[in-house]
Amino acid sequence: MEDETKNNWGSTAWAHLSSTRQHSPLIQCITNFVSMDFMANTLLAAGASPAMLHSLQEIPDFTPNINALCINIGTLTADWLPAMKMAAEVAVKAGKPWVLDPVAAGASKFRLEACIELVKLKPCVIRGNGSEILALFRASVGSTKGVDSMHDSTDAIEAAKSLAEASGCIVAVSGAVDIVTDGKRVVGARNGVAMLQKITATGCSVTALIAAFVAVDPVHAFEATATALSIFGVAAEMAIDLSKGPASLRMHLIDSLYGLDHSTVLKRVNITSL
Ligand SMILES: Nc1ncnc2c1ncn2[C@@H]1O[C@H](COP(=O)(O)OP(=O)(O)OP(=O)(O)O)[C@@H](O)[C@H]1O
Ligand SMILES: Cc1ncsc1CCO
Ligand SMILES: [Mg+2]
Repeated sequence: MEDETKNNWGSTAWAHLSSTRQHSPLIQCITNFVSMDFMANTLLAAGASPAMLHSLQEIPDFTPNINALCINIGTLTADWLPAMKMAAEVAVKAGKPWVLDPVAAGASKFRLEACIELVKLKPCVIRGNGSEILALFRASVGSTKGVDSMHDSTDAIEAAKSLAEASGCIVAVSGAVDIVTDGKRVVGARNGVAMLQKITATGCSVTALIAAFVAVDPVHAFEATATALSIFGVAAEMAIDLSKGPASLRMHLIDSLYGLDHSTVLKRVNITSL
């Protein structure tokens, strides 16, 4: 049974990656300045088409034509928030899924309130680290070291389930085990390497990959979220043996994601029910 489940997830992950390569979904990213380059390159390596457009003036023309939207509040300022909200609203109206990355949600009242307002605009998926998901669930400031987590992902399982129930979103918590829940089902993806935490914006980039996988399989957002996290982790596992440290891991991660093949995906994807 264990093996069968693993194989099914491997096939599903391969289907999502293949479909992304085949259809090259257009992913609009309104993201922080730190992550823009790595996020765009992650999407390209997976076969998607990134567009880092964030101007309020062009959202009405552009956003209805995307396949999915990724909103990340990493370097949030007051003047960016209206564009984020408008893009989310336009995407929902056009029937396009959008994904929220609540970076450092507990770092300030301003950030937390922005996240809470964005969650009301019906993201399909929320992906954060343990501290971010706990801050959102508790709606309270504190318990975070800036953009880095002070918690294991497993500390936030109950918070993630409650947040998913309350918001109607899929909630993912990244960490050594990536947790994905719709409020009822919970799975853990055990791919990845610890050194991913030493490269900035790996979390941001995997959130964008979730947007790409949800774009190609919108009716299975739960599965697409789990497979995106797993595939990113598998690429890191392939890359680590070629790397001398974070900088070369970053480079090899992009190459590995680009070159991932069927047998490696089937062999390595490690997603199980929790
Ligand atoms: N201990 C670990 N072992 C294996 N993989 C890990 C570990 N910690 C994090 N990861 C992986 O690293 C990636 C980033 O997750 P992380 O939780 O560090 O996100 P984040 O804090 O939002 O990052 P950032 O804000 O820098 O973008 C994910 O793919 C996750 O699975
Ligand atoms: C380091 C950093 N600061 C704001 S956003 C960001 C990227 C990782 O979240
Ligand atoms: Mg983050």
